[in-house]
Amino acid sequence: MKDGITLKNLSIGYKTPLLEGLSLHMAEGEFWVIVGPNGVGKSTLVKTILGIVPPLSGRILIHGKDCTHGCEEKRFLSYVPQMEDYSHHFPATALDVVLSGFFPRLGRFERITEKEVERALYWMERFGIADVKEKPFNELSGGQQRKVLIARALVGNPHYIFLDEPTTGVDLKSSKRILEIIDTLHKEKGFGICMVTHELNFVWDYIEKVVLIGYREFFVGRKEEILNEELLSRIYQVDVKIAKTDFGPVFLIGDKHV
Ligand SMILES: Nc1ncnc2c1ncn2[C@@H]1O[C@H](COP(=O)(O)OP(=O)(O)OP(=O)(O)O)[C@@H](O)[C@H]1O
Repeated sequence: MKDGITLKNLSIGYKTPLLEGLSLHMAEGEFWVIVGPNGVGKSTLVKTILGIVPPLSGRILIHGKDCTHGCEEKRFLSYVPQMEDYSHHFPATALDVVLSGFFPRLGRFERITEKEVERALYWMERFGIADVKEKPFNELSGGQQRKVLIARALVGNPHYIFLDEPTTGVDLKSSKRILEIIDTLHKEKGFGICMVTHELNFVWDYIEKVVLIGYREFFVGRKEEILNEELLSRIYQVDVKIAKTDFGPVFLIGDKHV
């Protein structure tokens, strides 16, 4: 097993910092979530690790290699962006979009092979979207589009997959299905997952580690240590209660501001 992703004293933001001094280690095969209120820098953190946004300072190591300013190892990372970051006017079919997941690994004059098409179709089958493979991406429902983008992120056999709010706007059953598939694949293939989400009630069963981000502060650790009433109330500035139920803990938001 390789050496995971390490952030050392990382500062992120755009000219002015959103977060400073973040250090953590994502071992390969772990399931992480990044949670916190709107606008604190969750997506920016993911984009910084992926090399889309440059860090303000600090270091990013992937498999032990310094990737702060880009490196070959980045090809092992794949990304499912927020839907708003994705062009809805994309003229390609669902299958074309999934196949585009191979592009980062293709050499300059290499083309997609039959084997890769088979592989893309395999993933589409697993997500239950093979029947819409010839449909234009922008004519698919929101839930189908998300499944296409997740399949696209998986075809290149990543070691880590970063997902930015993959279940936002998706109905309850489809959200559960998406998370179940991601979790099954995570266990089968052993790749690491890092997901930005607001949906703690949904993800609790699957996740192991958490980055909880507030305005210029953060907490990192195992879910049981971080997702407690005190820290959540402090970060969200509202009274958070955790009810124990047969389905596991349920996170409730009160109307009292702390
Ligand atoms: N390209 C950019 N240039 C400058 N500022 C940006 C850029 N992208 C995001 N920001 C700002 O950085 C801050 C953090 O944005 P980010 O999208 O990381 O937050 P977030 O925690 O993911 O929020 P949400 O939960 O609403 O998705 C926001 O104030 C946002 O306006």
